[in-house]
Amino acid sequence: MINGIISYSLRSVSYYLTVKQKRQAVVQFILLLISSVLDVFGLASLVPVLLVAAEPGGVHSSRFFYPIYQALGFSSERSFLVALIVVLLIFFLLKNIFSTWVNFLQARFTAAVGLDIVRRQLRKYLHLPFWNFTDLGSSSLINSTLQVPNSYVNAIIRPLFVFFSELTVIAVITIAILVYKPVLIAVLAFVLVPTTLLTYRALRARSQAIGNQLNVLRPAALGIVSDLFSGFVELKLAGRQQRFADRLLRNQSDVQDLDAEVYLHSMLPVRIIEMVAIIGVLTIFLYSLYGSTGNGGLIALVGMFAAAAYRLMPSVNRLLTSMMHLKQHQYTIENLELFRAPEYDEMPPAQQLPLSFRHELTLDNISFRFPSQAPEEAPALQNISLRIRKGDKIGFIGTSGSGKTTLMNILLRFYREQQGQVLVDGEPLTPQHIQAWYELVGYVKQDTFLMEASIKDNITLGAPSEEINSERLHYAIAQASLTDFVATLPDGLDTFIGERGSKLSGGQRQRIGIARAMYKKAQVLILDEATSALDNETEREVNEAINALAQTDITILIIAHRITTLRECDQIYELKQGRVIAEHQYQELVQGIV
Ligand SMILES: Nc1ncnc2c1ncn2[C@@H]1O[C@H](COP(=O)(O)OP(=O)(O)OP(=O)(O)O)[C@@H](O)[C@H]1O
Repeated sequence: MINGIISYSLRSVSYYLTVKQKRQAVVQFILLLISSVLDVFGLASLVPVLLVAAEPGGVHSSRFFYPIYQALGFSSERSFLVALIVVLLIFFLLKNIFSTWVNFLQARFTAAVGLDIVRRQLRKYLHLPFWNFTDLGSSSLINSTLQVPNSYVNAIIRPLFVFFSELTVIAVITIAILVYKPVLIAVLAFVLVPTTLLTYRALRARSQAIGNQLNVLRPAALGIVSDLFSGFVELKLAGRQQRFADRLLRNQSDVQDLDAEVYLHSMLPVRIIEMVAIIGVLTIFLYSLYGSTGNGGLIALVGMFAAAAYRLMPSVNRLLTSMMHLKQHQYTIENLELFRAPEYDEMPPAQQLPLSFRHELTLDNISFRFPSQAPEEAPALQNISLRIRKGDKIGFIGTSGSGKTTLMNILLRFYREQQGQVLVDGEPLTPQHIQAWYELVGYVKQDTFLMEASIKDNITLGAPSEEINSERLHYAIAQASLTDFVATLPDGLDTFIGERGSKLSGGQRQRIGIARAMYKKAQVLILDEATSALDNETEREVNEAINALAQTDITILIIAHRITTLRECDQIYELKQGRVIAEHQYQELVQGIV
């Protein structure tokens, strides 16, 4: 059972450490051990010194100190004792400097490992297949990339060090006592081992359960807080703010209760062990009172038992606490293992190839089904073949759920077709072209991603000012029909747009998305028109930008919910249940011929 969590944690840690870090860990462990042994030695050395100091003529009668006293040529006990105290002081000073250095090394080491794990988690989530990614909420992502690595370092890696160093200290003390007084070991083992095991057994399942509960409650709290504040307007108008606040408070009340229980658990082992040690002392003592053996021997045994137990107790306590930490945070090990299998890794190959788009973008007999779809369900896209010439303006219409966004995600390579292929100028678009392809395409989503930053930052996606090409920036703003709007702003391009663009209208937001695509010189622009909140003004603003772009040789693919958005389109494809069922011209649609 103890073995279970320790070997599970060790296997996990060894997965994350590089060969060099493993070597460092071994060195750290040895240093930690030396530091612990020095601690034990330091405390143990105080007793004989105090004993000789307390008794007049103590040095002369000491079998240990007297030879040293003589060899060093001391003439008075007092000066010998002063020298002894100075030596002790220097020893403690050096020991503590050494221990602090060891702690420093260990802190640096675990911090470096923690950073590596955050890096790995980020890399993992950034290269997750898109449908896996979209299944995860932002609160779960924040938890997995920030909180979990932190807890893993504090509650798995550090306790493992503690566990092994304390285990070794206990072993060293045990061997010392074994050599000195074997019977004492029998008594100690009889008293301490079952207590430790029973305490651990009693708390282990609860510790793990608390950890698991906290792992659910904490990300849930992030989710509620985020809904509560981002939905400020809607929740206030609906009179629902208090309900969300109450949900958060219920969550936090559970978190606080569990945290309190964790705190209590951390205090319990030392109390239990102390109690049992005292019972041990008193039992021997009682036995000596009523037993037949000579009292002197037993009273000495009681003294030694008490001293040994006293020294062992903190180590046993730390051992137990570290095991409970491991149990409580076992969920972090499990969390880090999520999505670790190679099939979740969509990291593009390092060797990237160039790609040019001069003539034609082809979708050749594309079929795609989501992994979550049942085999009897029709694929989300079926046998789609399209040829889009460079500079074409293409519209996509169809009822909700007909597959328009899925098709764009295929084009953007967020999804990979199971059948068919996407070709650019006759060349299949492979993962090796992904970087070049992403330089060519721009995507303006229904809910354009906006940062809480200036307009300039939002268009350049936070490029440092020395890297910003201002000519291109002004071109992008003009192309997105934003010039007049920017001119009205007090700080121009440096105006802050509020969180998620809260100070902008819907049309302005979409046009910032268009400017972003233009700034990066996208040659293919995918526009996903917003279904909701598309008032006439917004539509006019977006259409104005599209009309301006129609004069360029940029290829535009528009998913439209309003026919008027498609005025400039050369072709309009209608999708239904994952198939292209018709091809239209704008005039036909407007005149209601179809
Ligand atoms: N991650 C997913 N896993 C499983 N099925 C999905 C997933 N995303 C979308 N679908 C399904 O695929 C189908 C096509 O969805 P898609 O979003 O492409 O439609 P759409 O035409 O863009 O709709 P809308 O106009 O409402 O945006 C729908 O039936 C949808 O339920």
